[in-house]
Parts: sequence; structure tokens; C-alpha cells
Amino acid sequence: MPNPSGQIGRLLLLRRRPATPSAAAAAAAAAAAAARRCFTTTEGHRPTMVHKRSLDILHDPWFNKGTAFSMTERDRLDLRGLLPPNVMSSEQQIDRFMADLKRLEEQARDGPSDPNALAKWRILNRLHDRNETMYYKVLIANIKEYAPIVYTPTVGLVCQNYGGLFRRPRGMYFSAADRGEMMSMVYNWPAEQVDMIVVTDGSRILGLGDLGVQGIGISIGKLDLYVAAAGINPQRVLPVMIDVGTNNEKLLEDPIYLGLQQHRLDGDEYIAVIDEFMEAVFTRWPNVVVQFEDFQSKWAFKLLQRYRNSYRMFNDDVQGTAGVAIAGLLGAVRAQGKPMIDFPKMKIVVAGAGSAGIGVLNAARKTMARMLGNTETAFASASSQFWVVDAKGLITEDRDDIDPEARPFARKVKEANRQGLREGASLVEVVREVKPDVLLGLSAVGGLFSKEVLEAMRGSTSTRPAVFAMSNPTKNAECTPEEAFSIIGENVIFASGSPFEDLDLGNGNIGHCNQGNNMYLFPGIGLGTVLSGSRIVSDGMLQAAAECLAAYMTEEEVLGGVIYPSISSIRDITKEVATAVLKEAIEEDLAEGYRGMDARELKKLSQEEIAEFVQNNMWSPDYPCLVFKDN
Ligand SMILES: NC(=O)C1=CN([C@@H]2O[C@H](COP(=O)(O)OP(=O)(O)OC[C@H]3O[C@@H](n4cnc5c(N)ncnc54)[C@H](O)[C@@H]3O)[C@@H](O)[C@H]2O)C=CC1
Ligand SMILES: CC(=O)C(=O)O
Ligand SMILES: [Mg+2]
Repeated sequence: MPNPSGQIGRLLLLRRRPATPSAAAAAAAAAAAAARRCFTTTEGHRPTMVHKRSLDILHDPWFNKGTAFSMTERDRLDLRGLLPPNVMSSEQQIDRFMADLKRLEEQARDGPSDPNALAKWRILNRLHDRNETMYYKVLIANIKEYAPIVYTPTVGLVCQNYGGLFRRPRGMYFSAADRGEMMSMVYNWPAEQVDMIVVTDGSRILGLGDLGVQGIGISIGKLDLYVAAAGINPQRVLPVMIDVGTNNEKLLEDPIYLGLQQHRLDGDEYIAVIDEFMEAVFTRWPNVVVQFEDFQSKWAFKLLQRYRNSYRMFNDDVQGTAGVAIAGLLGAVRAQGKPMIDFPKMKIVVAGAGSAGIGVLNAARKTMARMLGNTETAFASASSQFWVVDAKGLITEDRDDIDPEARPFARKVKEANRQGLREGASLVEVVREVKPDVLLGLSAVGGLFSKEVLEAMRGSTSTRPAVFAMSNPTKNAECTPEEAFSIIGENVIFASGSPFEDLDLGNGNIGHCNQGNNMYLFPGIGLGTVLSGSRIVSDGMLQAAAECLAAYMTEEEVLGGVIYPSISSIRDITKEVATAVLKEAIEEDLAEGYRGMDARELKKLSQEEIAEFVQNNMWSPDYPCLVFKDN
């Protein structure tokens, strides 16, 4: 969150003080006159009433426009003399900011490197702290360039270094020490309306493990995409960190660590903290959507089961990733020139059986089973298309301590033996014997798809074998695109969780690097759910999101190896996904309405009107005309 004075200013907004009738009438008349002027001087936006003036406005990133305050606004808001006299357009402001940012790149002798990315993050973060409108304008206009800074991979580095990088607070922290207080402390947040919360407990940040309180960076990064891609108003997002301690011994001993220096709570004590948080935020903001992010698998599934039927929530790693993977897998089928209905014939080896891997496996099995008629036999037949390898090797029914979530995917021992495989077989053995169509990694182990594994993929029975190296950040990718294309061949379909540049294959051909990341779904799932007012995020709504993403790519693109959209079109794809989610919520009779649009009205909307409703509710980073109004 912004500086303390800004926060206090907004808190004051919430406390209404009755004005004397004459003062109130004068203020209303002045505001109305100013509003009339605003309508004639700006692009027709409704003016925004602010209850502060002078330096308080300049220090408030929600309202600050910096040098873009017009002279009339400067007069109206007591800003004259507090800014350099040259009034700049928002375009000029961005030119000046970008020139400064580009200088950094020119001066970096070794080309892009991690410290360089971190320096860019610092500059963008400072802008975020002083002027949110301009920050999001820069981010949206340069999403391809800056998503890798505010999101994966750099956000991982930011989380790892958060102790040193922390300047101004952003978001809320609920800690184990706050038990019994959450219901009141939730009112310390200055915004009366919150649409989206992204919450983490920091226990598994990307593939970087337990980063404790420093994991707040991932909630902030995900919400940046909510604003940039889904057009959620930045004043209505809330990043949250639930600090129940950390089991990262280095952080426990680090003198500058900002979180609770105790081991993580577990069992009922842990659940009590999360329960209290959920009750508190839904009490204050009954319409909010809560996205669970980067909880270790152990809790990801349990919390999802605990809350999914009673709260408007979803788990991005389990459910968002699943939808993105399904869309990519269907793309891989189409890339072979086959119809999607051939999906149940695909042989898929999955490396990693954590929250993401299991989420993908469940969704893929369900999709296959549905295509096969949704019978018990269909489910059994679908299950036999997957081979799951975790840290202990191939999972079979022979394993003693098999994780209950992975059990449905354990290979039958006899069947495995017939294939020349056994419990604990290595990834390379599995790939050699199975000759899969798809090799999908959600293991958090960089380089897991070694030369031997990729060479084994050359034996794939598919005409277009697919490699999904989905672990984040970049250094955790199971392989690089160079490795995949050079070892398997030019016809490979490649996707990775963090972005890679497309490859010049040297013969006029391009090796396309798709980014297979849940960022293509979670903003649309969140936006569609907010606008529907549904009390839950149903399986049908998630399925609609995945199908929408799968259908987004044209035949030509898919045949060319492009199975995911470019990040440059993330705002468009998010709008489509949100429309599909909202439509499904309406069809399932779950939609209860949002603000001025009630359930009955939502039901009457045509597909085009639903899309229009979504579009009209997406915030854009344009400066509103500000009008002062006394409390
Ligand atoms: N691209 C995307 O949209 C997403 C990517 N991810 C990434 O997926 C990775 C895993 O996330 P979670 O499932 O939540 O983690 P997790 O820690 O719950 O699971 C990791 C799994 O990998 C397995 N594993 C470890 N070493 C292995 C090895 N040598 N061979 C095969 N399997 C091995 C573990 O046994 C475990 O089953 C992370 O890097 C995360 O960033 C997660 C969500 C979305
Ligand atoms: C992308 C994402 O959610 C993850 O890597 O955890
Ligand atoms: Mg995640």
C-alpha cells in the first residue's frame, strides 16, 4: 500500500462528518460546476470525488497524476506551486519514464541479466507506489516486456530478496499472532469495496519453496495481472499474506527477515488461522473473490475442499493451471492435424505430482472421460493414458506411502511390468517405454528433461511430440526450448511456464515458444466470477474458461505450433474467458448479479450483451477528472 499519509487520508474518507447546510450546499455547487468543466475538458469520463487536497493527493498513488494535473485541477485541488509548471500529457509522462527505463538497458553491458531485471522491477515498483494509473498504463502498453518483470520469472527473485527490497507496504498481512483480531483488523484496509484478493501463505512460491512472508510478492504480481489483463480497478484489489511462520531455516535465522520467526503452524492451529481470515474478509466484503496461490500441496487440496462449496474462491495452482494445461493439450492434438475428440488416445507422461501436477491430471482425465461418454469404463480408460513420475520415480500401486491425491493415477503393477516398467522407474525409462505424445513437467526441477529424456522423446509415436516444461521461474524449467528443438526435432510443440524467446531454427523456420502459464485463465476466472456474483466458482465455470482458451487459437496457428496466445493479447483473451465464465454461471443459475445488474437482468442478456457487460466493467488506466468534495 501507499505511503502512510495516503492511507490515513483514505481512512478519513470512510468517516463521514456532517457538513453545515450552507457549507454543504456551497461544496456541492462547486463540485457540480467543476464536474461540468470536467465533462467538457476530458474524454467524457465521470469525475471522481476526492476528499483530500494538496500534498495528500500527490502522495496518494490512487489519485496522483504528477505533472499531468491540469492548471484548473491544480487550482481546484490546491496544487498550484507544488508541481513544476509544465503540464504534461500522460503520453509525455510515459515517454519520459520509458526513456529513463531504457537508459538502464543500454547501460547494462552484459545484456539482460537478473540484476538488470531486478533494477527494472525497482523502477516500476517506485512508479506503482507514486502513481498507479501511470504504472498500469505503462504495464498494459508494454505487457510483453514487463510481465516477466512484475510476474514470473522476476517476481520470484523479488520474493527471494523481499527483506532488502521492502520499502512501502502493499496489501495486508494476517499472522498467527493476529488470532482473534482478524474480524476487526480487516477494517484497517482503506477501500470500502474489494473485488479480488490473492492470498498466499508463502509455503511454495513458484518453484522456489518456502519463502515465508516474502511470498507477498506473488500476490502482488498476480493482482498486477488482474488489473492489467482483467481490468479490475486497482483500488479494488487486495494482496494478502497469511504468515503462519516458515520452515525455511535460512529465513528463521535471517536478522532482516520480516515475518514471524517461528516454524509453520500445522494441523488444526493452521486451519483455524485460515478459517478466521476467510470469515473476516467475506464479512467485510461479501462479494469478493479469493484466489489461493502457492500454498504447498498438502494444504492446497485440503483448503480447496474445505472452502469451495461455501466461499467464492478457487485455487489457481490446482484449477487455473489445470485449465491452461487442458487448452494446451487439446492444442497439441490439433497440431497433429487431428480433431480434439482424439484427446483420449494421447499418452501423457507427467513429471511432478504436487498441487499443479495433480490438478492437471484430474482435469485431463475428466475431459477424456467426458469425451468417452462419462461412464465408469470411460474413467478407467482415461486413467490408463497417464504415467506419473514424482521425486521417487514412476508411481505404481506397489508404492507403500502413496499420496491419496496421486492414488487414482498409480499404474497397475502387472500392466507396468508388461511395459517393462516397475515402481520407481526413472523418467527416462518411462519415456523410453511409453513413447508418449506429451511430456509434461510440473516438478520444479530445472533441467529434469535431460538430454537422455529428450532423446527418448524422439521415440514418441506422435507426429508432433509435445514438451511442456511448465515449472517456474525460468531456472526451474524442465528444459529450454533450444534443448527441446535441437534434440527432438523441429516438429516438437514446446511450452514453458516462464517466457522464452521464439527460436530461429536457422532454415527460415521458427521454433515457437508458447508460454503455458495460468495467467491466461486466472484473471478471466476472477473477473467472470466477480461480475456474476456467483457464491462459488463451479467446475462448469472453470471448464468454460478452459474451453474458451482452447478455442481461442485458430487452426492455422495451432498447425504452426502456436498453442497459446501471445501475452500481448492477454486483455482480449481475458475478456473472452470472463465472458465464458459469466455465461456459464448464468446458465447454471448461480449468477446473483453484480452492482446495478441483478440476476434477472443477467439472465436476459444475449452472448453479445454479456461480452459488452464484461467489457464495460473493465477499468482502463485513464486519469479521471478529480473534484474536491469536503466530507
Ligand atoms: N506454468 C504454470 O502455470 C504453473 C507452474 N507451476 C509450477 O509447477 C511447479 C510445481 O508446483 P507444485 O505442484 O505446486 O509443487 P509441489 O512441490 O507440490 O510438487 C512438486 C512435485 O514434483 C515432484 N518432483 C520433485 N522432484 C522430482 C523429480 N526429480 N522427478 C519428478 N518429479 C519430481 C515432487 O515429488 C512433487 O510431486 C513449480 O515450479 C511451479 O512454479 C505451478 C502452477 C502453475
Ligand atoms: C504460475 C504459478 O502460479 C506458479 O508457478 O505457481
Ligand atoms: Mg502459483
